[in-house]
Amino acid sequence: MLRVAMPNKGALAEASAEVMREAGYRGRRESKELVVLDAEQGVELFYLRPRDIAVYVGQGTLDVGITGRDLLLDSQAPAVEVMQLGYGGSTFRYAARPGQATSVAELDGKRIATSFPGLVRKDLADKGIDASVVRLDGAVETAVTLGVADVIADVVETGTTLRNAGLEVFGEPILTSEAVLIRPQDRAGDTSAIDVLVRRLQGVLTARRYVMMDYDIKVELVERACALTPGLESPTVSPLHDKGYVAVRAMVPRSSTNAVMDELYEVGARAILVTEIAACRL
Ligand SMILES: Nc1ncnc2c1ncn2[C@@H]1O[C@H](COP(=O)(O)OP(=O)(O)OP(=O)(O)O)[C@@H](O)[C@H]1O
Ligand SMILES: O=P(O)(O)OC[C@H]1O[C@H](OP(=O)(O)OP(=O)(O)O)[C@H](O)[C@@H]1O
Ligand SMILES: [Mg+2]
Repeated sequence: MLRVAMPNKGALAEASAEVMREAGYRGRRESKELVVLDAEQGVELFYLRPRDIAVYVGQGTLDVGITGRDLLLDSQAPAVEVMQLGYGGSTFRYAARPGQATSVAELDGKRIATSFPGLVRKDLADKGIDASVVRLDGAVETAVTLGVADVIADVVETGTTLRNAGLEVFGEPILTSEAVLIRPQDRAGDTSAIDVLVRRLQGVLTARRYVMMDYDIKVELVERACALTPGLESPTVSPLHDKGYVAVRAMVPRSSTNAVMDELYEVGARAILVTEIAACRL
């Protein structure tokens, strides 16, 4: 039985439940459920605080887990990333009142409020800066207003919270984060169950990232058209009843769907159809 740690609440919870559901696993029916057994798929899902997930996985109590890269690094638990999951994106940054600090080098002697003391202490040590870290549970932006800190280090997604607190980022991002699948650093034994989970999750991400494109084109133009739709390995080219034409089928990145259709049309392709990929295994 593969034991999986899932975020029980917070910014990553819903998207993580969805990616696992799309990968064919059972989820919880209501948010108070702590453990869900999916015996058919051979997994047991444990719903835990995202901040604690790296601790459980690092100890090897659970086989894999979904958490944020920032939370994984902050925990300093002996766990490592297996794959990036493409959602829950954020940066981790220093911020202060405008004009109060323009570079990280100016942080010597300052008080820095954060919910990620592990990350911040490491960054300061790496840069040889001697500052004091004030650990808070959340809403750290307000610490500057209330005079508890001079600077904050926090998760920034849209920047709205910072703006509302009258703060501005400075310096380079400490980290770029997203949701990741993690496993214990020193993993021994059979990994086949993790490999299946990873392949399923990769299938979900690919199905989200790509669409299927079909079109008809004159035989003499097929090479030019295929250059626009190379697919993952190679496009499928099938004969049509009219010998002068072929049908082409290839996966195309979702983000370039319309641009590729425009270019194909210019080259001479017609009956260009786009369909969703419900699931795939590469
Ligand atoms: N807008 C966002 N706000 C907070 N965390 C975000 C955001 N976008 C992505 N994340 C990521 O979500 C994780 C934070 O998870 P967490 O459960 O702490 O969420 P939360 O919304 O801060 O919940 P809570 O504050 O109730 O504990 C981090 O990995 C962080 O990078
Ligand atoms: O850049 P934004 O889109 O505004 O998002 C970032 C904010 O969201 C998070 O706070 P959260 O809502 O989790 O509250 P918390 O500070 O209590 O954790 C994070 O700590 C920032 O404050
Ligand atoms: Mg939070």
